[in-house]
Amino acid sequence: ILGGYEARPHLRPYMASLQLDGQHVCGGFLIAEQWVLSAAHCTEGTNGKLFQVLLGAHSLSEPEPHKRLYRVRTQIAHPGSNIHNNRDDLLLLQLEEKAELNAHVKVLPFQREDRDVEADTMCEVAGWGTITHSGRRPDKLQQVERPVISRELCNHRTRHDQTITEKMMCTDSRKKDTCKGDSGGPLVCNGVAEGVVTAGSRVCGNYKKPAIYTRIAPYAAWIDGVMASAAG
Ligand SMILES: O=C(O)c1[nH]c2ccc(F)cc2c1NC(=O)[C@H]1C[C@@H]1c1ccccc1
Repeated sequence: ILGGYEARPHLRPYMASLQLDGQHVCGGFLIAEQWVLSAAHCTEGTNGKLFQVLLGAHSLSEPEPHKRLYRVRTQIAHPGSNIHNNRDDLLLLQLEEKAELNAHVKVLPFQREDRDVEADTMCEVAGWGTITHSGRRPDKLQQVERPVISRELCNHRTRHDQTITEKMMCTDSRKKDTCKGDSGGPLVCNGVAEGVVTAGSRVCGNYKKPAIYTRIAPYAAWIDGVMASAAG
């Protein structure tokens, strides 16, 4: 997160850190007791290794009472996701067991009504992604508020030039922005997860390249289907 500030500890009990060999790779969030939603691009370069999911954390390094690392039973990338673009950039992770829910570990509801969030709506995004242009990594969860911008503006020739589909949304990226390592985390508007930070490489903090999110509502049926079929 560029231009943000340290989150109040455990005010975002749905936040997950996807880790490989103890290292934060991407964000994610708890959508059900045994399921985390993140971004498919985060699995690139992991050559099939499964993530571990850290829940209940504020600091990545310090011991905290409700912090717990969960093994992943299965990881399912959306079938439409690919390395060439940001389309269908979603990843579902089933934890080895149901997460122990408490004040520090909670499920975040996601938007199921497929309607665009109005431009200028102020939303918030959190993550352990880079906090400087030189790539400094925070130890504690950061957050920032960002206004939604219209798809029309985001698709302007000088911005993302017609690559933003109706299953994506954008927020203003002037100074305050998401950045590498924040991908997979939720864009929360009025207490509901409306989007997932896409994990395609994008310059951060440049107003000419707004932040891109996968809208969740268009994928509600896919998410429900995967969770139902893997149940039991
Ligand atoms: O965040 C992303 O957009 C993204 N997309 C990817 C694709 C492949 C891939 F192997 C990784 C990523 C990855 N994350 C990262 O590089 C994470 C490692 C870097 C990081 C940044 C800040 C704080 C901690 C760690």
